[in-house]
Amino acid sequence: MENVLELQQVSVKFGGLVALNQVDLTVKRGEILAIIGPNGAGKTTLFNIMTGIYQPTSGQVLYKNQKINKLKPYKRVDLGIARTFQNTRLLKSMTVLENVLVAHQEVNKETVFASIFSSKSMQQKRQTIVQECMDKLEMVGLADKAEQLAGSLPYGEQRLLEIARALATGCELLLLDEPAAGMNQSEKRELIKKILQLSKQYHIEILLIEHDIQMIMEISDRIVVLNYGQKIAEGTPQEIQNDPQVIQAYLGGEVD
Ligand SMILES: Nc1ncnc2c1ncn2[C@@H]1O[C@H](COP(=O)(O)OP(=O)(O)OP(=O)(O)O)[C@@H](O)[C@H]1O
Repeated sequence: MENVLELQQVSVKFGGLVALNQVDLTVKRGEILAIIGPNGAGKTTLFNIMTGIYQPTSGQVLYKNQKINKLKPYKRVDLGIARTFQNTRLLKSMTVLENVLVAHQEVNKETVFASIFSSKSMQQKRQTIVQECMDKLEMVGLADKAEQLAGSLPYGEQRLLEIARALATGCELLLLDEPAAGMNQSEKRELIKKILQLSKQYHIEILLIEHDIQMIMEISDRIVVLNYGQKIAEGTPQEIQNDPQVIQAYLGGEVD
């Protein structure tokens, strides 16, 4: 299977602390890959390396076989890598649709957001952009809430809106940082459905950090386990579930 994103021997040091130690990792075409590991294992650092917030101390980051080590975060967004964060970053007093509009790849390229919407010659473009944003809302199941204020949505839907905003950047690889954090069981069910749909129906590669082991086992094609900055296991949910080292160190009795 084709590699979409590849980390080769990536190490990250913060002073004397080794946050990532020679990590090899690939995200393959069409898969949902989960990163798990205890607090401080290096999961967020891994996302920050992929999105360009940090640069590796050593090693390579490749996207579609192109070295992207030195690319700024916004350039990586242009290439098709987008992320959501652990905490929602919505504009809560704007509507659901407006939240997606400001994240849209074309709108973002305009220096003055408002200019798109005031110029008559841009009406056609505006319509296309609005339609594309509505499509993203449709993908996460929020199209019928487009005119509501983002802040009025229940928490689970706010997180889905974050995903729609990431999709509006035109991403092909979506990094989800603890997407289920703070969700109740029915919100989690809905999230699982949407993530599977994004992957299988819309063909978006998904990489996620998540502490909810049950959810990870249910949706992941593969799982990578980190501990103290090192990759200690990698495989299908079945393989990870049966890996004695992982069971003992990370999953404990949580997975039957
Ligand atoms: N900017 C930074 N400066 C110094 N140390 C950092 C920085 N970012 C992360 N670290 C350290 O690197 C290690 C890995 O942190 P990271 O946030 O990547 O772990 P994590 O697996 O995402 O943890 P959590 O599950 O708690 O979010 C930790 O020891 C952390 O304190």
